[in-house]
Amino acid sequence: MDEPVLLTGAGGRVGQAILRGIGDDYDWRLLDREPLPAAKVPDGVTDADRYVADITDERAVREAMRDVGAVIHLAGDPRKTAPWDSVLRNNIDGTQVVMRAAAEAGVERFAFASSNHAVGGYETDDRTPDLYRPDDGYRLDGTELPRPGNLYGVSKAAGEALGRLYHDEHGMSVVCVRIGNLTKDHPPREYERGQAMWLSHRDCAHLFDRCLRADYGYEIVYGISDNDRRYYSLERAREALGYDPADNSADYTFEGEPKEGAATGGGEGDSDRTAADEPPAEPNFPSDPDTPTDGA
Ligand SMILES: NC(=O)C1=CN([C@@H]2O[C@H](COP(=O)(O)OP(=O)(O)OC[C@H]3O[C@@H](n4cnc5c(N)ncnc54)[C@H](O)[C@@H]3O)[C@@H](O)[C@H]2O)C=CC1
Ligand SMILES: O=C1O[C@H](COP(=O)(O)O)[C@@H](O)[C@H](O)[C@H]1O
Repeated sequence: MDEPVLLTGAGGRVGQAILRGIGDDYDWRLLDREPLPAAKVPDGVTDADRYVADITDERAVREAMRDVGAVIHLAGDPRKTAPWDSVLRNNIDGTQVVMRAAAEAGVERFAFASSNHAVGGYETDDRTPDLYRPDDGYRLDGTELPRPGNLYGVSKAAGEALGRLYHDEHGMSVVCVRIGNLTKDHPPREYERGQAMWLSHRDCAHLFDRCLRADYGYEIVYGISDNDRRYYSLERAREALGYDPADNSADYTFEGEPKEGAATGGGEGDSDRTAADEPPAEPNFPSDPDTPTDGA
């Protein structure tokens, strides 16, 4: 990709996992409503390529989109308990602004950070907790209808539908990545659901790298590592994107320690920039009381 890649929400957990893994491989344009400290910015990204802006600001987004070849759109409210006014503004309105600007600017590839919560409603009482265990064969593969379990999930389903619209109307390649649970160094500790949908940092960076390089039309894929425990299929991510995950939560104990002899190492990317997997020191949204703080 010769043109710049616009990364929205660059200062957050997912954005930093991507930049730590593939920060040296692209000509980045970084957008976040919070200023990014130098430690969060790859070498070579100039001030001119850093935008402090809200994604609902159409003018700023259009300006950041100039000459961009691809977009990774992460900015939004990530809380599963987020109230409607926040997801409406940050996740639905904001995503529409970013996608429309991308389509109108002729951007070729657009990767949208969707979520496991777009389909959380499939985790019914009769399926759980068996669903989270390695011997259970139930799989969601991205062809199922959205089935959100909360308003945050509704906002992600809306983003997926917006992606469909801008693909169909403008021919923009759109991939919606239903991200599982990103944690650094080890899977979520003592959390079956989290271990079933673990996404390691290096798999996260590799997956979004594939989103920037592969040829696709409109796709919904699951963004998880190659976990033995899983109820999301990796087939579409493998086939459509060439995703080839390296990590597996089964290589760690339930408490999150690497098992002896297992080839673990999914925590870090290539760069030695300061780790920043935790939510920002001064969170942009009030913390989510239901979200385990461990390792997130
Ligand atoms: N971390 C995870 O395990 C998962 C994350 N996701 C999605 O991935 C995306 C990124 O999530 P995280 O990095 O975990 O969240 P985060 O809260 O760590 O990062 C989000 C970033 O977006 C920025 N931002 C938020 N609203 C904005 C707005 N209106 N305009 C401009 N910037 C804004 C924030 O300042 C922050 O730097 C979100 O869309 C989230 O829903 C989906 C599933 C799992
Ligand atoms: O979409 C998201 O999902 C992950 C995993 O969900 P959880 O309900 O198992 O915590 C969550 O950690 C992340 O904050 C959220 O954006």
